[in-house]
Amino acid sequence: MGKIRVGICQMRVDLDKSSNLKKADNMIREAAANGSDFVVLPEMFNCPYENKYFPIFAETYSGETTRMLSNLAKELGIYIIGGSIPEEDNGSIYNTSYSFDRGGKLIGKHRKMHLFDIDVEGGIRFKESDTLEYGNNVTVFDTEFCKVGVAICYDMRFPELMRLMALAGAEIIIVPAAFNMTTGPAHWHITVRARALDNQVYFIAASPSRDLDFTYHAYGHSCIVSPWGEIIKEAEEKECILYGELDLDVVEKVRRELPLLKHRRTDIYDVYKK
Ligand SMILES: O=C(O)CCC(=O)C(=O)O
Repeated sequence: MGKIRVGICQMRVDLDKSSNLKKADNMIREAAANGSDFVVLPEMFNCPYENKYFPIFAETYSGETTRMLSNLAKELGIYIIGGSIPEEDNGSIYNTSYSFDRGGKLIGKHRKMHLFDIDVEGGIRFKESDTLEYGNNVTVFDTEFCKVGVAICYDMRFPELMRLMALAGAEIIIVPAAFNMTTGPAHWHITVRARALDNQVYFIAASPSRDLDFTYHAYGHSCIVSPWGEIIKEAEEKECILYGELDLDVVEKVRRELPLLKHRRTDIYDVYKK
């Protein structure tokens, strides 16, 4: 199995949807021109990460943004893991990630399952559930390389969800995310490394770049972590495309040498299941 080339677009998101789409279009084209098989966008790449904007920027499927992603995937012959956008469905709004194959076909749709409702003293307060609804499905889909799992930002803090994706066969987990300047420095690296290591997968985390003019200051530091738990590529906080190569033989090697998934004591765990 050959290498999989990945391009993560750590883009700056601003207040104007059409300029966000233009920016995404340019960066996707550049990542494709540089040979990426998978191009990955960050969480809420067409909309500022603030509750008040989610209903205003929301689209029903298929809308302007998803049509653009599907068309680009087909035109450029690449997989696009389309970060996330606010999705409107039946009067509810979801934080949703759409993925497209090389023919522009929708192959994955993940609605964020764990909403970011937190209040850290002296740090950050955010309540996504003021505007967003919970998604209820684990998202793993087939590609020509392997199965890929997709979740969104706060979802990555829940080892149960990541484990379900690994058990469903995911060898790569991709998480569009936007940690902040309170939780990013404290928890970003340890979380991405732990989830890669727990599940012996390549773990790809894609953030927007940091913009101190907004109320929400994204941490940046998009990265690719190996199944051994090593960060093999990492961006700083500025806008950029981060490139990396994944080798599925490494997933097989790590799982063979250190068979964590096989050594699980499900006979005992099941006794404690509620
Ligand atoms: O978990 C965190 O610290 C950040 C989560 C977040 O920003 C999000 O889910 O959008």
